[in-house]
Amino acid sequence: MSSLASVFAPQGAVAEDFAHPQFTAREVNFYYGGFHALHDISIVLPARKVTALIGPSGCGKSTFLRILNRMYETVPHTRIAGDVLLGEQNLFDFDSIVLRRKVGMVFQKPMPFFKSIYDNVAYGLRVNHIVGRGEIDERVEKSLRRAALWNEVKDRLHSSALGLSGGQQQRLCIARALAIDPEVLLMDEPCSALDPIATAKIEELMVELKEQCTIITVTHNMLQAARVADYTGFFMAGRLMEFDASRVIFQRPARRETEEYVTGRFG
Ligand SMILES: Nc1ncnc2c1ncn2[C@@H]1O[C@H](COP(=O)(O)OP(=O)(O)OP(=O)(O)O)[C@@H](O)[C@H]1O
Repeated sequence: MSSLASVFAPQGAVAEDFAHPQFTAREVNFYYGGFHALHDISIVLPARKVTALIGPSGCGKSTFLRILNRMYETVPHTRIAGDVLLGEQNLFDFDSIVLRRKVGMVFQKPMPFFKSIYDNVAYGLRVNHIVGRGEIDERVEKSLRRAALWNEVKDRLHSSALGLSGGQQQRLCIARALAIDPEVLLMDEPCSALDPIATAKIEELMVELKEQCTIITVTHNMLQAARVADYTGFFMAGRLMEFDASRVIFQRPARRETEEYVTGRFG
């Protein structure tokens, strides 16, 4: 375990999960103009696991998620202080395009491009010149299979993505993100616009994807976090109150506030 990881790894951690962390944040503070949105966040996020970020509305979960691929840079008048490492490298040393290739993102509302199913997935490969023309077909198929969508769309790859159901569109957005082989997939409430069947498919997918990719997801759904996440961080009022193995957070959290939140007594 790295020295930082040994300081911040939670009590219920499996030591090897923190041997080569995906992200290490230390004393991160974040501001929207004069508003201090995140206070002294220190956390080590394990690689190739699912980590859920939970907490009441407005507590800073999405803000923290957007730090991890520096998406906040697209919002004017924001400021960050503190250290964040991606692997062993300073997050702020990356070129933002290179960083967002490594750290992909899926949003709450499925947002396919106004293009065919095929072109949605091929988009990132083409703009980043990642593979030659001949390989695009192969990568599109592989990504759609990884996103558990191939069988449903293989006969209509050149139809509009907007003709897919909400759940299929979300899996298409996941396939689009996976096409460029990210190390990490950030998911911001990826199921909140979906019905229970589509939600179950995305949950299954998260568990499968962690074999190859670190998943960090924001969710309001406690059952979902308990079902899919290996680790869970509980945020409240811009602070990380507790971070631990999900079984600890949901069965015997250290803090009263965490217990009250996960048992539905507030939030
Ligand atoms: N672009 C912005 N400009 C100013 N303040 C913002 C901006 N985005 C978020 N905030 C504020 O920062 C705080 C944290 O917001 P954030 O969206 O990170 O919370 P959240 O926990 O993800 O909430 P929710 O669960 O409702 O999505 C909130 O008080 C919010 O109003």
